[in-house]
Amino acid sequence: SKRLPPGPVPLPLVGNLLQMKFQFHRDLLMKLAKTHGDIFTLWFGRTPIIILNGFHAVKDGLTTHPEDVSGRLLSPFFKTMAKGKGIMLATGRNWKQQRRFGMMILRNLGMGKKGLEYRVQEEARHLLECFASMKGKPLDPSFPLFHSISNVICAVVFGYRFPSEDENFHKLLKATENIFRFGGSLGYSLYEFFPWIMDHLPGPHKKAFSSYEVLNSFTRKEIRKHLERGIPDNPEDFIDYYLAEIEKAKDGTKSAYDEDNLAHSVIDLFLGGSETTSTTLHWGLLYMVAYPDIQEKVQQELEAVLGSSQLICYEDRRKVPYTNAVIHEIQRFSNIISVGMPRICVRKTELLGFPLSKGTIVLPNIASSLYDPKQWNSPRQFNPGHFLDKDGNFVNQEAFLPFSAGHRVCLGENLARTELFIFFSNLLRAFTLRLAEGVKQVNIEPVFTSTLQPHPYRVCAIPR
Ligand code: HEM
Repeated sequence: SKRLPPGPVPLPLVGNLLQMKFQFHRDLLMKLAKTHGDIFTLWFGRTPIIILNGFHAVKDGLTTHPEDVSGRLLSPFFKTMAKGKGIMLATGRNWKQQRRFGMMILRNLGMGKKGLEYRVQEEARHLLECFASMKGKPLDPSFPLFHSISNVICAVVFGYRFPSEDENFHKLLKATENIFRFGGSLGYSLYEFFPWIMDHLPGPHKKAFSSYEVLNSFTRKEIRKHLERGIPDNPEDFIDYYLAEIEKAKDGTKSAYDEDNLAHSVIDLFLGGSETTSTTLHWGLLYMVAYPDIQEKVQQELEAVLGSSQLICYEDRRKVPYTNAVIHEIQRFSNIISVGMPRICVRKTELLGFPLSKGTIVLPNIASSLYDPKQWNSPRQFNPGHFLDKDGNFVNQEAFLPFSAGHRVCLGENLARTELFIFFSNLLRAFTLRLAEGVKQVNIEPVFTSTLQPHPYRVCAIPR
């Protein structure tokens, strides 16, 4: 342990858990970095966790030897859920194969008329109808957003979208919400620390596991239905493509593709692709209410460049630099992932000058890159200027890492960016968002769950 990066002094048995209040909070990690440096060690009981803080440490730590830090921590909670199968919670050869194959399928599904962009445009149209049906009366946008974004991923993986009143769909969304809520809670840390005790006790961990089971059994039923109807010559969704690959391997050759990996990959895409993007949009609408002058500038740009009826495509972002900058700033400022997902060193390696042994846990504090005072002029303010040059052109920023970096960078980044642009531009072009009558203040502080959520709020979407 003397060769590990420095850090606060751990207590016997519990390590730094009491100082951390059993949680890895982005601001506390940033504070500790001021004393201990941008790479430091915290002890989770007797297990060291290497924290990367600030843009340079996060970027270099994840990309200098990207293969070495590409493992996923198979903690007791993750192990019970996915058993190392699928994409998000797999490591080593299985992860590589599932990830590569998953990306190939998404690329194939992106092509052609019924491609991903078309699905997103379709869902944006349904969302506009839902907002319009409120006729300017106050609405809580969280469910319609969650519904629409989840439907994009349902169309991708299952091949169809759900009507808003569908009972199964509600069950899937509730289950997803339960898993995300549990992820950021004290109950989650207790489970990771004392799994053998918690397994015998009732509590929120049981609800999280049964929620995962809801997703699992629904997915298995969908796989059965696909098998019963047969695999079409031109696969139409993720399950079709995957089953075709399983079928190919029936000639006796050993294959990396089986039904367990398929089911967990589908759940990963559903979990990874629903709550994240919809929460970002949920923040986006709140910021537009909080900063009406920014909202107005976006609307003026959209109207001047895209008109009032043109179908909005992802490519259009290049023509509307201010809107594009606002969407990037929504992602930066809302910082929904907060502290990223832990990685594991799959072999002996060196991280920013420190030797680390195989199995060491590395935690990149993504928030610290998005809020790094050395990278952003006003990191704790909502300022689209962070992504604009003096002539109003859009500029990319290196420290903008909401999707993380390295070999395990978010697999759905392209889809998420497409969704954010198409949904946000459509909504702002069609409606002006205002606070409900009598509401004077907007709370932009986050609620800490697995992702950072806005406090519940209601807006009036006034047709333009
Ligand atoms: C605004 C939206 C999103 C954000 C901010 C986001 C962010 C992230 C982050 C930070 C990771 C962890 C990367 C790491 O280990 O360092 C991740 C992983 C992942 N995301 Fe996303 N994501 C978003 C949307 C999506 C979408 C739409 C999908 C599905 C199509 C998706 C699927 C995944 C998957 C499968 C992984 C696991 C990758 C792996 O372990 O190899 N995400 N995402």
